[in-house]
Amino acid sequence: MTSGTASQVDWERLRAAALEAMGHAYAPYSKFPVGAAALVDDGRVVTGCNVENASYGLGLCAECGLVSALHAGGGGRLTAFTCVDGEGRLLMPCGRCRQLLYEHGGPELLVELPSGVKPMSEVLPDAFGPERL
Ligand SMILES: O=c1ccn([C@H]2C[C@H](O)[C@@H](CO)O2)c(=O)[nH]1
Ligand SMILES: [Zn+2]
Repeated sequence: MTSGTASQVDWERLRAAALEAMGHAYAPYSKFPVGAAALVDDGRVVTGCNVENASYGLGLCAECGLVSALHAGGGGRLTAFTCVDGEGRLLMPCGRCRQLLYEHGGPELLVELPSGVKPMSEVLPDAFGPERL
């Protein structure tokens, strides 16, 4: 399966996976648990949750775990992504995470934001990616 259109994605399933991952977050400092889920081009769903640290600046966003799960599970390209907060509300990935996601999904990765589904080319315009090296 290659990256399709937003309507071909089961966003509800993806949000449910993100919500489940959020339940595993370790966020005792911010008290802001986050869960992320993405569809891989082979049909897998990979997830991640934020993992904070007593050395606050070392906290890992949910997207970091998701990217690690992508590769630990065999790699592939991300085609659709969503993330939710502790109340199940859709969340904008932070700037660093947009860059992390761009590496593994490119400009066509579909990203679900509170404002709707957008391609990564709009979520991170004029991106610096591997094709620029
Ligand atoms: O895209 C994001 C934005 C924030 N967080 C986490 C980082 C921190 O643990 C908490 C509050 O910023 O939310 C994520 O996991 N992903
Ligand atoms: Zn982040």
